[in-house]
Amino acid sequence: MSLLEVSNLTKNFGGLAAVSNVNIELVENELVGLIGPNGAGKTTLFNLLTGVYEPSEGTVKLTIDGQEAVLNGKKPYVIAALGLSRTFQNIRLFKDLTVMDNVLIAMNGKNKVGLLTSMLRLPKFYAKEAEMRRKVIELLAIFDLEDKIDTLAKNLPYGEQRRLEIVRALATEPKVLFLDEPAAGMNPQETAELTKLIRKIQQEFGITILLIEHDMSLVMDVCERLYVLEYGRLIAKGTPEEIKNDPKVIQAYLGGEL
Ligand SMILES: Nc1ncnc2c1ncn2[C@@H]1O[C@H](COP(=O)(O)OP(=O)(O)OP(=O)(O)O)[C@@H](O)[C@H]1O
Repeated sequence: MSLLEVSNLTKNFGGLAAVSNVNIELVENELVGLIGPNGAGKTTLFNLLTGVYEPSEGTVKLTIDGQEAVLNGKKPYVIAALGLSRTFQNIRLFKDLTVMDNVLIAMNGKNKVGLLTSMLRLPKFYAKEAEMRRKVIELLAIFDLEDKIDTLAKNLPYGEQRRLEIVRALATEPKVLFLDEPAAGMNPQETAELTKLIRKIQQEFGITILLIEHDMSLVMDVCERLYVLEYGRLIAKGTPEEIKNDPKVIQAYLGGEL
């Protein structure tokens, strides 16, 4: 049963088709990679799926518990509330807020109490806040960040900032998580830890993950299957083994590291 169905998706920037006629299908609880050379359209595709851009053509359909929602034209916060969450290529934390507050803010939309309860600080407000804090600590523990609750985001080492970004994305309890180059700028040890973590997220949270990544060893290691973009078009899809041996992919990466 498909969870996310992308049909004939196209995005034109003036004369440039950054994404052209792309078809992708994601089912529940799978870990899928999206690869392609620089400028292939990967981030543009994420931006289309998460409402940052409106498609020029095509549709994006999300089906959760038999309920269908067409995502075209919906605002990013609506799409997030429907169950799609993402991280960005460049870290986008609130640098002057603590680790705890960064995650609480992300969680806020999911855990609203009534306005009156909130304004009057009724007991329900404190109970809700305590419950949210407990959830945040549980999440942070999975990512080995529970000792950093009161640390300002800007004072975390780079690898931990990247992990905190993933915690924030998970705090909205998504059904589908898009990770945009989560290993960018990481050293080999941090990348190895991240690889384990991505697998753990998929298993523990039972969610579907779509991963953009330039680190081929990470992609080939964790992904069950892959889509390959070149000049905005899908040129291949298949298991890591099939992709590694696909002549079109090898040609696209000629001189690259595949
Ligand atoms: N807002 C925009 N306006 C005009 N052109 C854009 C815009 N965003 C992306 N592009 C162009 O669309 C193409 C695809 O870019 P995109 O960033 O999606 O590629 P990518 O596969 O994510 O690349 P990278 O791996 O380098 O991050 C590029 O030619 C890029 O210059």
